This record gives sequence, C-alpha cells and structure tokens, in this order.
Amino acid sequence: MPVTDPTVRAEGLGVVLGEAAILRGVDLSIDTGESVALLGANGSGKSTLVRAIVGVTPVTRGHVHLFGADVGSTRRRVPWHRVGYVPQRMAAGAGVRASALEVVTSGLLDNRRLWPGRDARARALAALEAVGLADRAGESVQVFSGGQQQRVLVARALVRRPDLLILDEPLAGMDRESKEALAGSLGELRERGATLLVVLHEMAELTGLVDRAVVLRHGRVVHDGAPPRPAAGHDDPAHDHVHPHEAEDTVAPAGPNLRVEL
Ligand SMILES: Nc1ncnc2c1ncn2[C@@H]1O[C@H](COP(=O)(O)OP(=O)(O)OP(=O)(O)O)[C@@H](O)[C@H]1O
Repeated sequence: MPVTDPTVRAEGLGVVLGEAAILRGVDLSIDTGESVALLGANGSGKSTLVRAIVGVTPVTRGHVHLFGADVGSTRRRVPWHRVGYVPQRMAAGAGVRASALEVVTSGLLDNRRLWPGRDARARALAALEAVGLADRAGESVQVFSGGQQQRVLVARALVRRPDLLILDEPLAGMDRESKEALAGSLGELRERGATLLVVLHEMAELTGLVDRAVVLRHGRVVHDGAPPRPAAGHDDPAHDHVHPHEAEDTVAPAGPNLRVEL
C-alpha cells in the first residue's frame, strides 16, 4: 500500500452520454511520478475518461479523486493549479487575437492568481521553446496551423509546471521535430517527479517515457500493465486503426509481451 494517495484514482466510473454507456465501470489508479499511456481504438472512450477525470464530463457512476480530493463532491478542494490538461484538437486561435506568448502566459493564471508574476515571460518562452515555437512567440495564434495551435496549448499546460499533466493526443498534427521536443520536455517533467497521463494512438514516439499502458475497449479497461508492442504497420499514416474485431468484446490477456491491436 502506498503511504500517500495516488495522484489519480478513478473507481467504478460509468459515463452515459445520450442513451449510450460510454464508460462501463473503469478503475484507474496512477501513483505520483508514474507515466501512463491511455490507448484504444477510436470511440473506445479515452477522451471521455480524461474529461471525466478533470471533471469536464459528469460521471453517472463511481468517483474520481485527484490528489486525494473528490472531483465530484469536493471539487473546490482539488488543487487545480497543480493540474495541466490539454484537450484533444482544441484550437488555440479561434476568435482570439492573442500572440502565442500571451496564450501561454495565460496558463499561469487561475481564479486565485490574476497576475502572472515577474518571471512569466521567461517561463512562457521556455515552454514555447519546449514545443519548438519560441521563434514565433510574438505572432498571433490565429495564423498558426492546427498542429502549431495544439503545440501552443501544450506549452500553456507546461508553463504551469504541473504535478499532473494530462494530454489528449498531444502528438496529433505534430511534425517529427516537435514530437521530439515535446518528448524531451515530458522527460524533464517526469524527472522532477510529475505524473503523466497521455492519450496516444501510437506508442512509438513516447515509448521510453511510459511506465504503464491502460487500454480501453468499448468503455472498459482491457489491459493495465506493460506497454504493448504496437502491431506492425501502425505508424503508417494509411493504417486503419479501426479493426473488424472492434465488434467483439473480448478481454485481451495481460503480460509484457502482449500485442494489442488498438
Ligand atoms: N456528448 C456526447 N454525446 C453522445 N455521445 C458521445 C458524446 N461524446 C462522445 N460520445 C461518444 O462516446 C464514444 C467515445 O468517445 P471518445 O471521444 O471518448 O472516444 P476516444 O477513445 O477518445 O476516440 P478517438 O480516438 O476517436 O479520439 C464515441 O462513440 C462518441 O461518439
């Protein structure tokens, strides 16, 4: 038994959206300093799970605790300033006339901290450097590509120096250089003891950074353990990640040599 609470503890999570049961009894515990990849096919419930963890999507059943505080009932006691979250494919620039530096600096503000502090500019530039965009700090995010806007939002989460960083498919739309830059900064976060939960389609880029993989299928955890070796061809952009066996509801066997088709 760990002496301290896990950083993330989800118990028996159920989420129903519309008529559909999207999460069906998910248990997930992430200890402080662990790096966990959340994997699964399109529609398996990965984004819904991370949205439930950060309290964006209400849960129908079960509980989520962050740093020991219940996200549902004692939401105000959750130390949100310690959490960095980057949703999937959210544009940083939609309708916002702000530079990349300004967007990233805004990550230092919350309802208790309305002034970013003296070192804000240096911290924001360092975060932009980490995602390979320091040279474009002064430009309006409205002119950035989708992938670049995604990188700005990752920098906005990194600038908080979060103790828990949750990234939903952060590598989507990133070129190789940006992926390497991001992997480097995640490695640094990890070294200073931060906890990471990263939704991924491909393990390849972050293999060395991940201690554990949790695989969802149809809203259930079907693997929680050693990161799986992706099936051959999964890094091919033309690869179809939705497989015929998606219709099946079988539980994959656990084990270090597990091959999971996502
Ligand atoms: N607001 C909603 N109302 C109804 N159904 C929803 C809603 N949001 C998501 N869903 C459904 O929930 C299922 C899980 O979606 P989710 O985005 O969590 O999957 P995912 O594993 O993150 O997929 P992807 O890899 O494509 O991002 C999908 O079938 C989706 O259509």
